[in-house]
Amino acid sequence: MSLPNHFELLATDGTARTGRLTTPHGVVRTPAFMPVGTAGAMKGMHWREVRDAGADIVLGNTYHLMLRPGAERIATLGGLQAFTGWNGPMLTDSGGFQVMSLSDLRKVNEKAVTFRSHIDGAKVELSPERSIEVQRLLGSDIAMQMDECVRLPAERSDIERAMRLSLRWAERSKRAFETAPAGYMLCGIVQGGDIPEMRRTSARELVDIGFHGYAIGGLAVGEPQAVMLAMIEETAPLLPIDRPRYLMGVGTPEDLLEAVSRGIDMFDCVLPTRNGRHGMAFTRFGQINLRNARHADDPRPLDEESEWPAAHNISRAYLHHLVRSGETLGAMLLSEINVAYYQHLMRGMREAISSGTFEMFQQQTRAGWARGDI
Ligand SMILES: CNc1nc2cc3nc[nH]c(=O)c3cc2[nH]1
Repeated sequence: MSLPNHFELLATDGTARTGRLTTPHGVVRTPAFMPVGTAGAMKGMHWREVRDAGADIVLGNTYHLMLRPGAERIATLGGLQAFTGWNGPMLTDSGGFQVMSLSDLRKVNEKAVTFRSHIDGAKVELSPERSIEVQRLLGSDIAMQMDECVRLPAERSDIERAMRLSLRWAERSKRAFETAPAGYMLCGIVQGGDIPEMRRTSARELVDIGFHGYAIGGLAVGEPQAVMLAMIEETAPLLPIDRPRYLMGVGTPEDLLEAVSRGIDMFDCVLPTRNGRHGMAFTRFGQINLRNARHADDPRPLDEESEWPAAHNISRAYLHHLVRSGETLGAMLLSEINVAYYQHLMRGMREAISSGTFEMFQQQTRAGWARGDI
């Protein structure tokens, strides 16, 4: 049974697309990058800065929020937007991926994933039904089906097992989601590892089940970029052209440019904030490591032409000093600079696709990265 479509495709340029996704908490301009607010906060940033940087939507992690402060508590406090103060759209993942990467003593069977909380060791069972219930309690605008993501490289048998389990969990997630109010969305997740025929099977059966949008999962899990891009090329054409496509956990600015050119609309990644906390800046000239001694006496800002204040009115010398001194302000400034760079890159792509100049935009952007920092 097909679900209502809240996505409007505005323009295409080759296989790149730009559109608008309407959610209960606002409109998301695509291609869109979702900064990751793991436990209901954007590490090192105020929501005001996230919004000013241009982000329409942020991601929250079901795994973290259900363990602390708890889904029922957030629901009682009015849901994620009221609880956190971020008043825009939020996407939550199902929790399954974090269970596999963060908890121990975890077990996967047909019914659910069971694990011990990394916070207090409590035993927790996360089924597709409970994952959907948690995401509904959080009030997220876009929920994800419960799936099983296999890290690569992996045995064919393991990839197939996880892909077929994820399809059965897709059915159960959709049934559990049926009571959600109009406007709230559920995405299916394509699995299939690095095996084209598994990707095709997963995509086709997922579309038969029918979702508001489709995520491509099981990537950015250790495979080379070429394999990731090949799997996108295998999968994206099998997804409905008029519904959003979300590549989970991706990625670097280079990944974003390549994936948008292959038809991806939405992304999430911890890199802008995580690398910012480690002294790395994303710029038009590529990544700059502010720990490097070469910045100690450099009075120049990171990028005179950036519209983001901290990128054009703070010296590299000062950023270097803050990073070397372990000052919290260093992590804060680089986090906002990086989130703003990612958002400006997405805006540039949206504008280029709308004006039919995406190919030139790609070339100019790559040339800036290749030029490097001088
Ligand atoms: C950082 N890389 C990455 N983050 C991911 C999150 C995911 N969630 C659910 N399902 C996935 O397949 C999945 C894959 C992912 N890869």
